[in-house]
Amino acid sequence: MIMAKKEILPAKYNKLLGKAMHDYAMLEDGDRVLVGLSGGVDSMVLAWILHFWQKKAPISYQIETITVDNGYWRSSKGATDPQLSIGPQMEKFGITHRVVDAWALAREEMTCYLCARNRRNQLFDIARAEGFNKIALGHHKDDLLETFMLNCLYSGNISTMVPHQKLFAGRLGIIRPMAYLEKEHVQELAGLAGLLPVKNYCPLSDHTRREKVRKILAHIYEIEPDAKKSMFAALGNVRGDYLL
Ligand SMILES: Nc1ncnc2c1ncn2[C@@H]1O[C@H](COP(=O)(O)OP(=O)(O)OP(=O)(O)O)[C@@H](O)[C@H]1O
Repeated sequence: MIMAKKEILPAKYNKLLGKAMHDYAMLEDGDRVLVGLSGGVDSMVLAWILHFWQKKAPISYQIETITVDNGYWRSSKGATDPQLSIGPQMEKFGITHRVVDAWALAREEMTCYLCARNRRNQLFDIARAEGFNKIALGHHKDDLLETFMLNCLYSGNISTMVPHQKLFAGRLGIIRPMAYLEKEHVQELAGLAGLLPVKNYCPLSDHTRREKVRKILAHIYEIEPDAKKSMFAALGNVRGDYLL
């Protein structure tokens, strides 16, 4: 049996999480939250945070984690079934986890966009069928900034992923509790929680536009260290009168 590490969420991160949850009213008493768990570091940490908060929060909510399995690991030498690589890590905290097979995509539909859309719709379907009113995703501050840059550079619009998106006339909320945490904070938390992220076996995962944008942003932050802070602030400070 894997032993759980002592559960510690450093105050500085707890504060950022609390602020994001509060600013966007992410959780309410009685919520049933389905956590999308890829096995990557971000969603593993998210599951742990939501579990941790269950014990501290003045409200009561339920969480379950789910992995939508595309099966890429099956053709990768030495790869492990997510049931075995992710499942026990959730089990040690007493977090419910299951794996479902991803809806099939035709070969010509194998793009990041369609794969993500398929997964999103599958999660919506499961949430609706099983009475979950929230879906939690592991996006963090750096993801929000990357999406902003992606939309700007490739789609000609100014937008990002919102921390709390209400869908289907408010019956379902997509929440991103780590919206104020940075990637490196998430990685530190993974270490503290003793979580071991699972490799992403998607054949396209390293060649996307997102990867390119990540490099561009890293370069900007290198030459202008305060740029991340300012760019994130800009997302919440839009001067509509000074746009075209
Ligand atoms: N196969 C999956 N099954 C369930 N949820 C998923 C899956 N893939 C992604 N998600 C959810 O969508 C979020 C964003 O997915 P994305 O592919 O952008 O991963 P990421 O930013 O690398 O995060 P992670 O480190 O959690 O994989 C994840 O954090 C997770 O909550």
